[in-house]
Amino acid sequence: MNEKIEAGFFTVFNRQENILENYDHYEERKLSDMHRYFAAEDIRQQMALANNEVIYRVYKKTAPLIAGELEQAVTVINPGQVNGEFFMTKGHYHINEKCSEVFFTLKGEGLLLLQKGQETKWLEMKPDVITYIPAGWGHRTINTSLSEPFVFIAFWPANAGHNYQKSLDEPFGRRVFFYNGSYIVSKVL
Ligand SMILES: O=P(O)(O)OC[C@H]1O[C@H](O)[C@H](O)[C@@H](O)[C@@H]1O
Ligand SMILES: [Fe+2]
Repeated sequence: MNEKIEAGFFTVFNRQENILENYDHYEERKLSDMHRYFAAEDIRQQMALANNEVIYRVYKKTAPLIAGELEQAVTVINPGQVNGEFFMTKGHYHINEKCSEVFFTLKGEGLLLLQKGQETKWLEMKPDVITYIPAGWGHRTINTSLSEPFVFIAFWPANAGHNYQKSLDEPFGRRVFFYNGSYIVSKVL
């Protein structure tokens, strides 16, 4: 698929089912797929062996992976915690560091964590809030609700590429835990 898209099209967010209708690529991440991502790696492992819950699902509408095209995906992060640390995405950097990304929050509440070098920033996300991820920044989303799924749609350049290794080698400087009925963004020492 190296030809640009020639025909206009539309997708639909189905808010009953929390899916992107017309998606053509699906990914899910269970506890067993999240090796080394949570602070309590031992507890994650136990939970993966016990019930191996789905942490998040991604419904993507793909595009040819060339400059000028855009991809989009609805991400649904389930509520839950690993030893008090809220369920979250793996997080990634773009292989093409010139590529930025936009998230539009559809349902629930969460945080967008941004990382560049030693610098960590975060933004609250809730319905109708649109967050912008500047080029060059690693990004991870976290569901801070105790009971509701956190759902957002992302749009990014099709030539961005996902670099997961970098988010393991240069991990996010903050982690988000349940604290006092809400959340706390705690520094990773
Ligand atoms: O790729 P992850 O860090 O696991 O995050 C899950 C997904 O979140 C958003 O929808 C991103 O834009 C997708 O590109 C990403 O795949
Ligand atoms: Fe991205």
